[in-house]
Amino acid sequence: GGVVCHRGACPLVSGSNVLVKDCKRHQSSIMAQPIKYLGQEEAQRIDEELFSEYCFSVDQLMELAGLSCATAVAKAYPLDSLVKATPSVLVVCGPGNNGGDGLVCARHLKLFGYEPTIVYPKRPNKPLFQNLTAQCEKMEIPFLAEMPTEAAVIDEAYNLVVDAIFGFSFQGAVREPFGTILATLKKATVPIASVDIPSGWDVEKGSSDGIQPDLLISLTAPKKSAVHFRGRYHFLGGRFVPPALERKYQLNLPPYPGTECVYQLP
Ligand SMILES: NC(=O)C1=CN([C@@H]2O[C@H](COP(=O)(O)OP(=O)(O)OC[C@H]3O[C@@H](n4cnc5c(N)ncnc54)[C@H](O)[C@@H]3O)[C@@H](O)[C@H]2O)[C@H](O)CC1
Ligand SMILES: [K+]
Repeated sequence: GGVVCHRGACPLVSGSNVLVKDCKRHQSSIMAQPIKYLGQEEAQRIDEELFSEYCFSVDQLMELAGLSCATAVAKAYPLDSLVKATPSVLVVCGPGNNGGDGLVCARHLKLFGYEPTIVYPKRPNKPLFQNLTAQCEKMEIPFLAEMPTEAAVIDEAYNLVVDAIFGFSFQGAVREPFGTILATLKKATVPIASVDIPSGWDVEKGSSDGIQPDLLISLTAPKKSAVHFRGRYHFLGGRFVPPALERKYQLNLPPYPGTECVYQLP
């Protein structure tokens, strides 16, 4: 007799939910280990290896990461579900690659029909970020001169906020102007969608008095702090991991459905 397959109909037995003994796909999915939650150093090592060993450029991975972020936002907050008169989204970008993901995300959100506005207070003097900024300007995405300090102004003007301030290289106490920005975001009541890590959270331990995002999109694999995420939507994105890298770090990534660039974690 066969083993009952919990992952849907077995492709080897049409119309049946019985697992055929040598159905490799189903056996491996039943025996799958839980997805790996990465520490800070491990996340940085994997990132470095993608660039050195696996020959990717930052632009490439950032484009895929940012596209995943915009896709996750569009799935959780579809245009027809927004309550404001315009599909406005505030995208707050930090000084590193997490901020770069935010710029790419804003550009794709605009292509998806949203009306993003960007806050980008600390802009690195590097062609990558200058080009991403110019692309957003040419996409007619406005940049605010500074972050509104009143949470009520944000609640009034925007349907949601994309938090692309800090990612896996964040360390220590938050320095200005980001301390003030995070304090304002903590008071705002519109949903926050955090890119990779809720900004201000310790990458591994999280933060009990930090921002509490409604959506988290973990890139490549979740970081350890994601176990403390209490929001409604947790997505995995950054569908670019080569199989040997996944095996080496035992990431145990779930199967992305079809051609999707995000996977919604339970
Ligand atoms: N492999 C992947 O999954 C990819 C992820 N991407 C994204 O890149 C970030 C990590 O980027 P990185 O440039 O290494 O660092 P951060 O953006 O996290 O921030 C560094 C930036 O922030 C400053 N900083 C650090 N600590 C503080 C602090 N306490 N106060 C103020 N400022 C601070 C620091 O000086 C730097 O300027 C990852 O999370 C993903 O979002 C890639 O896009 C693609 C590959
Ligand atoms: K973030």
